[in-house]
Amino acid sequence: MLLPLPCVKKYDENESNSKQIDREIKQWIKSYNDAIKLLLLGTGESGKTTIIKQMKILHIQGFNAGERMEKIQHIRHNIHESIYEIVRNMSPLSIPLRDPKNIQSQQYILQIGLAGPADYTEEYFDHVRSLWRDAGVRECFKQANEYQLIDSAEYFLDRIDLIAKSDYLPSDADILRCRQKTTGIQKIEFKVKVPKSMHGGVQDFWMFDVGGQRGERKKWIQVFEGIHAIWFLVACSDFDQNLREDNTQNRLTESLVLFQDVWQSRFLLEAGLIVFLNKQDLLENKVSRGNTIANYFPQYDNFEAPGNEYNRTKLFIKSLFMDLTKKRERRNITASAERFVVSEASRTRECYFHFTTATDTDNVRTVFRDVHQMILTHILNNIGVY
Ligand SMILES: Nc1nc2c(ncn2[C@@H]2O[C@H](COP(=O)(O)OP(=O)(O)OP(=O)(O)O)[C@@H](O)[C@H]2O)c(=O)[nH]1
Ligand SMILES: [Mg+2]
Repeated sequence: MLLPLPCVKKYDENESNSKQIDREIKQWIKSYNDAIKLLLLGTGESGKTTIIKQMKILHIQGFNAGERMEKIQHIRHNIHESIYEIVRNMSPLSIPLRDPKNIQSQQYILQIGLAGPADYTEEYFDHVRSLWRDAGVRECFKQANEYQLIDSAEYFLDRIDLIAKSDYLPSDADILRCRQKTTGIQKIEFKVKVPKSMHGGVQDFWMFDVGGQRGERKKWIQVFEGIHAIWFLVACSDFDQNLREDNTQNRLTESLVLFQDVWQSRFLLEAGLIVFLNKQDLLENKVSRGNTIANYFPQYDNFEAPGNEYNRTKLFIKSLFMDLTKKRERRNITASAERFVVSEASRTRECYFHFTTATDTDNVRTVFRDVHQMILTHILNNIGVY
């Protein structure tokens, strides 16, 4: 079941009169005055907060000037952590700078440290610019799966001239790319129009965002109560990367383990589960550069699916998650600090999948519309209207 249903009487066929249907629907809409509560789950950097930002753009008023100003410092810090991590990892990966003149710039950045400079001066940006032009730096950037680099590194470093300007104000696209780890739990509320074809009106949504890194997951249980549907985010492009918080664990494997925990959690039995197979843009780039998932998931070699390498890879990742929803065996109780599973669900439930690029507003608009429609159809089906 996708949603706990409102308590309404079924349509009485003896009273075959369209007025009765209308009355029933009005009654349903009235009784359904509770907000639909959605919870975003997934590992760190899977895209949960990016979805929240998209809801703000699509269903609230977007970002005002003050909120955009607040992001400037974070975006500049994203530039710093990107260039810092790239140049710091050149030596461990035995990649030299192509232009020896850049050694001074490399030292300048390394001396600042990860925390970043007190002021982002012209001198600072000049050093970053010279480094980002260096072919050795680019080579180290290409090998970013070997170390921890934010996904938006290239996006922001390519826009350094704009971001360095004193009157820079971030665009929606910049805000969507800005990376800030979530700690604690955030909630946004918004209203969405119900299409006329589905009897109109307005529906309230509450959407909860949590931190996805291991240390944050202990807090999740606080928001499990009364959740109607979970959107589980997967960073599909992470198949060749290890976790920030545990450099021995593959990120996609961690996502699969976490998904299994969510799927089996007895606290979430009543919630519908929708998996967002996210970061499709990055996955496509990665696969088209020749990185194959077979190096990390050897079973890919036996996977049969139509289409090009990217298409096969995305369907393979989907199959990994689908397989977990079909597994029926009972598991032992797990109560480690980082996992909240207490016992497993044994009943059949449906799980829905969407391929997404959370930074693409049009894509998220379409996916949200589909998901909303599905929820409404499900409810109306269950009260016997359709
Ligand atoms: N290119 C691209 N970047 C994405 C996509 N989804 C998210 N990102 C970027 O990935 C980074 C991490 O996204 P977040 O939304 O902060 O991830 P999160 O799941 O909230 O992470 P935690 O708060 O640590 O749990 C951000 O810089 C996003 O802009 C995507 O589909 N494509
Ligand atoms: Mg977040």
